[in-house]
Amino acid sequence: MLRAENVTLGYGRHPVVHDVTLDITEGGVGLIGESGSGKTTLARAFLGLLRPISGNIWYGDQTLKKADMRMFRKDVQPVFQAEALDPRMRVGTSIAEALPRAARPKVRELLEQVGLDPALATRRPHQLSGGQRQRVVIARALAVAPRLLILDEPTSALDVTVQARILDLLASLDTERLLITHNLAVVRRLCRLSHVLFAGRVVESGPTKDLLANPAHPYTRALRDAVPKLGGAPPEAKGRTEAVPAATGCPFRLRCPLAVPECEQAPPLRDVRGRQVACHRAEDVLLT
Ligand SMILES: Nc1ncnc2c1ncn2[C@@H]1O[C@H](COP(=O)(O)OP(=O)(O)OP(=O)(O)O)[C@@H](O)[C@H]1O
Repeated sequence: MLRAENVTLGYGRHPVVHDVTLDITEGGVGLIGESGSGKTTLARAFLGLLRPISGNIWYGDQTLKKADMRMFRKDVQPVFQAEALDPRMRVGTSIAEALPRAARPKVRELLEQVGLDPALATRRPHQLSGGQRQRVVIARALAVAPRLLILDEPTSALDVTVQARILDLLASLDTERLLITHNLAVVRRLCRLSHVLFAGRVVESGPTKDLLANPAHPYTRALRDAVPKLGGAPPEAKGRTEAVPAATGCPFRLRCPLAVPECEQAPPLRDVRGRQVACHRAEDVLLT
């Protein structure tokens, strides 16, 4: 439905996402990476809010530049952070605003669809819990019956039990999703495929379960190992976590515990056992 093809993105003339190609396919697609890796920038391009410096975003068989944007806005909806709800507006009105006039009675139905009591429609956002607010945001996005939701950290402001219920809700919708997060548990639940971004480049892509069970890129492995285990010791710092991305060669090499002189040459994305990896040492990473 949406495809980024050799997309380079930036602000002004400064590129922050480099030559990314990826498809949004069925079963959920995750974009994983640390803060500043370019996830939101890529999501903004998929929403038509940021034009590529080079490359194209394809919507079906048209580039976004040429597409019918009214149709596009009906098909593709963002799920933003709950804090962005207008604090002065009753939540029912917020949802109704997203609906055509004749469809306004659907507000009740939408609230029910996201597991909220329709009586909450008369409340203002501050009179709801964080989880309820996030459900309102999802109801608003669903108002136009989109085919794809683009979700940027949809649960990061919520505590773990509320998070789990929102994930159940998202998993139950038959809408496709592109999900941006640094929470690996969230992509594991909601995305069949994932792409790991480091310094604006895709360093590993593949089925989420394989990628997390057995990473082929040292950065994916570092992300996975950085998840604290309940009741366990704090994660051990591997490599030099403070190092900035290398400007030449593999961008991860200054942090990488497996770096070798060959890493001064940029590794291309290549197929390694069912996934795409940009690492000269992917086979060794899989073995260790
Ligand atoms: N409006 C902007 N103007 C200039 N630079 C920006 C702007 N927005 C983001 N950037 C820069 O682009 C890079 C990628 O940012 P982006 O927000 O896409 O990262 P992210 O992976 O979504 O991070 P986070 O998880 O913290 O939201 C960062 O270096 C950031 O400083």
